[in-house]
Amino acid sequence: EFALLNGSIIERSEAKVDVEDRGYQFGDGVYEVIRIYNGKMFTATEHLKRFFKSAESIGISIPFTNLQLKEMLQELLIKNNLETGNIYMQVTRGTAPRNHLFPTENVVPTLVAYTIKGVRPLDGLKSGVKAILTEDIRWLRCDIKSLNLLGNLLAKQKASEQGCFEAIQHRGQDVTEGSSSNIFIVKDGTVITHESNHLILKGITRDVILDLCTKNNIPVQERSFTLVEIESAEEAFLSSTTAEVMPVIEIDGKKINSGIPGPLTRKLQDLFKLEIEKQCGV
Ligand SMILES: Cc1ncc(COP(=O)(O)O)c(CN[C@@H]2CONC2=O)c1O
Repeated sequence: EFALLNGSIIERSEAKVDVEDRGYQFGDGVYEVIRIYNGKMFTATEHLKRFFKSAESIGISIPFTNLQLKEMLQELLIKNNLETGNIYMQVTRGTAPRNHLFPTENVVPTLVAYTIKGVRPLDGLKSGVKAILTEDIRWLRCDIKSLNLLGNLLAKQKASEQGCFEAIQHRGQDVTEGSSSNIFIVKDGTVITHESNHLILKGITRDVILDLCTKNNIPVQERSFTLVEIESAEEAFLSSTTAEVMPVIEIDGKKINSGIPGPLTRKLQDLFKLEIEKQCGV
């Protein structure tokens, strides 16, 4: 097993960072999770573009070009012979004596990437998953895919302790997104999801789904929706790189569509699978 550390592909067991790395001490960095199907990166371009955008948002300049990074990830995939799973990639502001202030002398950002084997979540995709509702206690730059995931972790842990897959977060009456997913509902045959702003991550999977809706004449609205709307939704589903189009069949113990994934969710699952086949040939 190999890992990418600062431009070199080395033994995974040798890939270490210093105790004063700012990612380790402050969560001062950004990350991406890229899905691999049939040994190929799915939506690699979109993930890499967002990775550079997130880094730029917090003033980290990644010491590689987009193309160099893509080629290094490609090499890592081949060396690890990964068929199905994920690449995890992150960049931090680097290692420097602990200080809230950015390092002054030329401290090089720390870039890490490694691969994780993982099959598609077929059971969840078929039967759907349960979710809880929880107040969104995160900061107000959720559009930056930062390493500051404590709010996300606490929400996900709370869901898990209640036997649920995801925590659907809300600010007051307005639903925002899952702890590691975007959330969609279907109402009067229209697919609705929170508009892309500072309160949610602009998910790559979310974007693929919106594009599929448009291309297939499925009515779609990007707007915030309320707790009342999600509880009375005809259908609900999550989206993320790892969860794909994941039906939600129960929220806070209340069944959605009598606990059966709805027809529009099924249609979008089929369309999403075709997109995977188109890009990764499987
Ligand atoms: C807070 C949050 N919202 C939405 C998403 C969905 O975005 P993508 O469609 O681009 O994946 C993620 C994905 N988080 C990554 C994806 O898988 N695991 C993660 O931590 C996320 O962490």
